[in-house]
Amino acid sequence: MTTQQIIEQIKFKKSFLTIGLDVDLEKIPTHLLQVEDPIFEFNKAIIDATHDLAVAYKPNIAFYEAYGIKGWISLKKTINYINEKYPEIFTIADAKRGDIGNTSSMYAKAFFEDLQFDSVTVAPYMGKDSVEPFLAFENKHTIMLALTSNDGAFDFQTLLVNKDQQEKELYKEVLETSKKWKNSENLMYVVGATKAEYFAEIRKIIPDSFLLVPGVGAQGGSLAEVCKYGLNSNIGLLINSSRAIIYASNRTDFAKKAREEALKIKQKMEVILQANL
Ligand SMILES: O=C(O)c1cc(=O)[nH]c(=O)n1[C@@H]1O[C@H](COP(=O)(O)O)[C@@H](O)[C@H]1O
Repeated sequence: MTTQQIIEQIKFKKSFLTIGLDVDLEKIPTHLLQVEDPIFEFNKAIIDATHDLAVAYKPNIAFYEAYGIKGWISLKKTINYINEKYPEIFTIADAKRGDIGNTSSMYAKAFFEDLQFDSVTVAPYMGKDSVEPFLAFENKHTIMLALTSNDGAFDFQTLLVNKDQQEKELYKEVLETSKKWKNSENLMYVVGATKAEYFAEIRKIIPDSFLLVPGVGAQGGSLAEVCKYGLNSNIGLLINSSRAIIYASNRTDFAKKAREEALKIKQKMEVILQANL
């Protein structure tokens, strides 16, 4: 999927909501545990109930890997379902991969070619040769961790580093350096909604890039605060919420309640878009 197609979908739906499919068998309605593939049935119901309100779905791979082969089958069925029934939707494999070059190439094949995701999250710690294999795929997007939503973000990401006699935070160095990599137009970045006060600085370095922003909902980040400095002329934001939407109810009405939660965020986005476009 091209970036332009993502932008068009955002404008058409008046939404830049990403729904995180972080499926935990201990949290889904118990009546689903009797069906053959509870994870897929849960996802299918959530997707059918929310696809007009969201522009992207983000299965977090950990929640599938945790269930072994069965989990991978549920993941594959979920991505196939989205790609076949709702091909306009942007898909994010939240896998946070990255390794030496030949291994990263295999990760990229797994998520882009086998599973057919539009994008994958990667960690920048191993540097250029660990990320460029992902960037080589045309019309696929590599979403690199920049400033994450968790408290541990302050352990390394905000440390001052000295480069060319200039001090700057490590996450800024990550942003600046990655812009010079081959096919860097295929990069997007993760910035946590809990770090809203950093968005203005981040936009100075990467004014045009799309940002995946997790951390609203269960982690307490503010949509309005993020949008104040994070929006660009192409919107440039994909705001993710997982638990607050998919676990709005653990009864038979779970999909309806998930829709209600997604609608609340989507309506706020609509107002923000009206004021900014
Ligand atoms: O890459 C991510 O998506 C991510 C980065 C980050 O900094 N913080 C973060 O919460 N995430 C993911 O975003 C989702 C957030 O879920 P909720 O807190 O339930 O909305 C989880 O799948 C996290 O793994």
